[in-house]
Amino acid sequence: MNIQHRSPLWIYDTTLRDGAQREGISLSVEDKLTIAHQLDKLGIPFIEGGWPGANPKDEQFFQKLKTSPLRQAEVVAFCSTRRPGNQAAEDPVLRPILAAETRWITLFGKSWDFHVTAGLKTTLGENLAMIADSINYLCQQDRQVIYDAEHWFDGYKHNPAYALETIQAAVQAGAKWVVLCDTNGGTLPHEVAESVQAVRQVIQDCQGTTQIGIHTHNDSGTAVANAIAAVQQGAEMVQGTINGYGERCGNANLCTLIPNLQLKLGYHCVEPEQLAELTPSSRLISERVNLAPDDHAPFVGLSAFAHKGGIHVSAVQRDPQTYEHIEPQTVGNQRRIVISEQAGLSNVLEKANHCGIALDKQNPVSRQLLQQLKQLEHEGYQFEAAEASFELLLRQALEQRPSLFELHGFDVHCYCGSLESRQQGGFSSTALATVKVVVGVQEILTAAEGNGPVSALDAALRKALVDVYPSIAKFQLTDYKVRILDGKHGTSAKTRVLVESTDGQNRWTTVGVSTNIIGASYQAVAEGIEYGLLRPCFKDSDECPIGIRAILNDLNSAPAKHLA
Ligand SMILES: CC(=O)SCCNC(=O)CCNC(=O)[C@H](O)C(C)(C)COP(=O)(O)OP(=O)(O)OC[C@H]1O[C@@H](n2cnc3c(N)ncnc32)[C@H](O)[C@@H]1OP(=O)(O)O
Ligand SMILES: CC(=O)C(=O)O
Repeated sequence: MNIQHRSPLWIYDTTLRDGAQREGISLSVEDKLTIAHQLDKLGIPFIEGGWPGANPKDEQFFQKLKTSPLRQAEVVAFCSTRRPGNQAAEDPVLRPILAAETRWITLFGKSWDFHVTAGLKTTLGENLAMIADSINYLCQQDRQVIYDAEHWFDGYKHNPAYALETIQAAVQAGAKWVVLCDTNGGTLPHEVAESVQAVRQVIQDCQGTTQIGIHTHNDSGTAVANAIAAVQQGAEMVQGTINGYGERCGNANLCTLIPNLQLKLGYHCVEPEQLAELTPSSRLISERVNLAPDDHAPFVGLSAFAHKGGIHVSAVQRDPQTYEHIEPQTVGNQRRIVISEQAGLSNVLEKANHCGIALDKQNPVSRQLLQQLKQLEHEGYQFEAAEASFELLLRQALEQRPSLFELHGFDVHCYCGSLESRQQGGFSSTALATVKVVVGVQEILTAAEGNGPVSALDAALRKALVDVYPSIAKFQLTDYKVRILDGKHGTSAKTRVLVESTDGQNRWTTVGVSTNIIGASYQAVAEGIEYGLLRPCFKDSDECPIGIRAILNDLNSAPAKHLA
């Protein structure tokens, strides 16, 4: 891409303040410190840490940060202008913010006359004095002030003259930045331009050096577009949050904004190697705030560079630019090929390659496998989330799936705790599973309990096999999802079960489908164990039977033998 390089843009992150205003987020001081350090690593120059005085956590955060300072970022404390009728020096809101001892402070004040009279219940003149006094006072205390003009766009729409007077008050009082906030998130991109120009004129008229920033909310789904519109009008600071967290529908998403500004519009936001930290940062922070990541998020989502349609995969293999707007690695993400009924041969070959199996287009097995995949998906299987089951299918098609164990039968009983515990209101649902498996010539019969039929089945199967294959002791079932396919048929409907397993380091998912939920579960659980055993380290371990090792070595060294 041929980009004209422009001046630097200052990114201002408010995940720890506005992001924490999202319903469902509650951060500990430790969480806040971890997130701040990750943002610092990402190269964000301004990190808003919270509102000292609003709650003990935010106060502690600023104190603790002094003992583990950030490498490059300025940490910013946030609060409102003084209260109506107060002296700034004695105002209870401004005192704790000075105690945080940051060089930079962001103050928010009212731009909209309606908010002054209806919200603050004061006069328009007193609001101007609140802005001016508060900024003046903080400047006298040697602080650099960023002024967030709350409800800027609504204020400018309803009473432009007054809205501009509030900006003039901030500029004349010494604010380094005025940040135009679309607090209610109702503004559209075309409305942004005019008022940014009007603010620039006010700053010029005051002969000020104040710079302009933008802070947008996503209530109209246009937070990122509005921020870009402001930047194109000359705004030099962009406020937003990681993953777009924030009050109501969230703030402008920095994970979308930063790459757009840097890769498409040529602004310098962070160093290229820091940009590659974007996807890991997005995921680490979603883990910290305890919210599932959005797989479909632009740039950083798991699916942002996932190719499912066969036509897409075929072209991407020839040149990724055919279906990708940027290289995934630039933002620390990666390309993925998805296996499903939408696949063509290209998907199957790529997946085989990913599993270390050199399958090629001329091999008739390739097309047979594709047809089998489509037929199984038609019957209810879903392989895009169960890549381990697809790999087993692939090995089977190539006659490279050694028989590690055979199931000769299973039985599951559920019982609902003792009468006594039921009478006391308890419901300790328990299940007992019995399995009979054969390994080589050895027949093994075991039983195990679990707190449900699937965990009992999993426990019984693992108990039966663990003496023969000790590495099973490390395996665990970590997730279990059930979906009833075709609910119209009631109890005869098919059930699809997805099981996620782990060996403590790796995770893999397998699928089972049956009209019987236990049968579907058994299939997914057994494939989970089988796949775990077939991982590369198994063939070099003592527990791998010699005959099976030969097959597995064969698989890894000379796949072509089976392909002709
Ligand atoms: C646009 C934004 O997102 S701004 C940030 C919003 N974030 C938060 O509100 C989270 C942190 N807030 C809090 O913990 C609490 O609201 C506090 C500690 C700030 C204040 O708590 P309280 O003193 O109990 O007041 P309460 O929350 O009920 O009301 C807000 C007060 O702030 C005043 N206020 C609102 N905006 C401003 C402003 N720009 N300048 C001065 N005062 C303001 C209101 O008039 C009201 O004061 P009043 O009760 O004396 O009339
Ligand atoms: C300051 C701020 O968070 C807002 O106006 O949205």
